[in-house]
Amino acid sequence: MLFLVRMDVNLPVDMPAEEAASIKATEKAYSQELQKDGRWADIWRVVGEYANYSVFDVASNDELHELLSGLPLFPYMDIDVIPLAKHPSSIK
Ligand SMILES: O=C(O)CC1=CCC(=O)O1
Repeated sequence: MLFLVRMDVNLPVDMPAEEAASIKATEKAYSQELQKDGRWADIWRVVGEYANYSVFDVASNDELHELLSGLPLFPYMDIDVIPLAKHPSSIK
């Protein structure tokens, strides 16, 4: 099952820089593990925003929820999920 996910990150302005850097490094490692195993199929930065569009390829809604809620930045994110279905005009 494919899902388009938008993540907007809102770190508190008073979060110490070292704490923010640590969470971002943990987030990067978590994301790259999921990219390697194919479940985080794509990630793109939204130009000019601390936000990304990602595509997840997972078995169920529950699996997606588990992955998203495990994100180190999850407490600081607004997340929108769009389930994707094959377009009838797609040639892929
Ligand atoms: O920087 C972001 O958009 C948040 C994020 C998700 C995965 C990652 O490495 O950073």
